[in-house]
Amino acid sequence: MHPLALTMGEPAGIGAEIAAGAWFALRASGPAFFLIDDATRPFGVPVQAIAAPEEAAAVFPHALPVLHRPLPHQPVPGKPDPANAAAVIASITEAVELTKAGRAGGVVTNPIQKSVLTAAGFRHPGHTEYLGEIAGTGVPPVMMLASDDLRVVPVTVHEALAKAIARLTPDMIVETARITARALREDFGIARPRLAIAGLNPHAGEAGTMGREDIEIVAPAVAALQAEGIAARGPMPPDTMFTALARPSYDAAICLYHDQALIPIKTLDMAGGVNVTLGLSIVRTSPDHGTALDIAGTGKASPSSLLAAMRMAAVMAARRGGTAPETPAGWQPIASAPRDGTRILLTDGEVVTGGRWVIGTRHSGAAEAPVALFVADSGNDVDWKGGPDIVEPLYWQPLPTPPKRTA
Ligand SMILES: NC(=O)C1=CN([C@@H]2O[C@H](COP(=O)(O)OP(=O)(O)OC[C@H]3O[C@@H](n4cnc5c(N)ncnc54)[C@H](O)[C@@H]3O)[C@@H](O)[C@H]2O)C=CC1
Ligand SMILES: NCC(=O)COP(=O)(O)O
Repeated sequence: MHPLALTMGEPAGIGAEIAAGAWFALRASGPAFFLIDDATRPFGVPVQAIAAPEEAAAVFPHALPVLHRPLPHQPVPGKPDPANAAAVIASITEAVELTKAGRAGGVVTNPIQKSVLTAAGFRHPGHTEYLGEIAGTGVPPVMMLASDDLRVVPVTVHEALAKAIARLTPDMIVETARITARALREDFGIARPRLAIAGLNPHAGEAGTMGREDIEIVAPAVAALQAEGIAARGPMPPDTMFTALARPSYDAAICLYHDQALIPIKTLDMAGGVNVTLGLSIVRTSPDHGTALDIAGTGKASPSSLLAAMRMAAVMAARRGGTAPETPAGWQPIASAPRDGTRILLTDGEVVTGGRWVIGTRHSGAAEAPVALFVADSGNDVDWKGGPDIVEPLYWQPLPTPPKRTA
């Protein structure tokens, strides 16, 4: 796979620091990436300016490869400068063009200060909408936030809440869910994705006594999805659908507005969450956090979400390119797994440790493929509503032995 292209993001934010941290963590094992930024900035790690993405792979083990794009003004941490806005946008455009041309494996974006770009004339509320325009596939771009035990997809994204609710329709929910189901199959390797569709009102409307939208907008969307053969259920009461008990029963939650989706995932896992755009012709991921102007330049920024974004982009790009990623150290290919007592690494790089996973065989015509089935601790199969959950695991290792008590 070609190295991934990382955009500069807001130059006054934490982008440069987390890029340096991600390079340091990945320099030996990859995935390799190059940053599109001003190579003269202070990064705090060895940097090498490159003239073309093709130079990045050789440089990566020794230095952070930076495709040098000079900024008009040297950034001051915490103080965005509108004069740099055009360079920020250009780095996104260039990363996409390089990926479309097959010169980069995918796009990973550093966070942008949306208000600064808007003030400078950028007419898109965020990356998602811009990427839909320059790398779309004829369907609307869909935002997914994914972490180890939750994936969320907002149907409406960057708009005022009152406006978002006023324009919500069953078709919008159906289209978003359809794109999500397809991406879960093709990019995440989940053969039969289960979608939980959130309700809008308290208690999903309490049979219409707390609002009619759940009956008139959400329920018809769920029925339409089911009629298409998509394993969707809802409207789910939003206050309980993100509990630890509920989360294993679906592969993605389709949420009706931005914060209904992002509050649970950022609360659960701000450090490991990844923002991924579905429905594009290219792979695009991003950390789940923003520019963090309040800590820029202090050395406090954690690169962990960017690391997760890099790893997810690499796995998605490998899957789209028809190549499986290399077997990670300490794991074994799934074909040799015993039938029980294993820890599974799923195709999207997610390690499953909750509950127990057993290896089974999926029969499809004459073909057989190893699959992992989730079994609750009670030993009973989880209620899958339509058959056992099937995911495509790649690697396994024995479950860790609990430490012995010494006293
Ligand atoms: N993909 C993107 O380009 C995104 C851009 N943004 C933009 O970022 C700007 C700031 O947004 P906020 O709502 O303030 O969210 P934020 O994520 O930038 O900051 C929220 C809090 O989390 C902390 N934080 C964020 N990332 C961190 C990290 N890696 N390590 C340690 N602490 C971290 C910050 O210091 C701050 O206290 C806005 O303009 C927003 O639109 C926000 C989310 C995504
Ligand atoms: N809150 C998520 C977010 O703002 C990400 O937006 P985008 O720039 O990835 O479209």
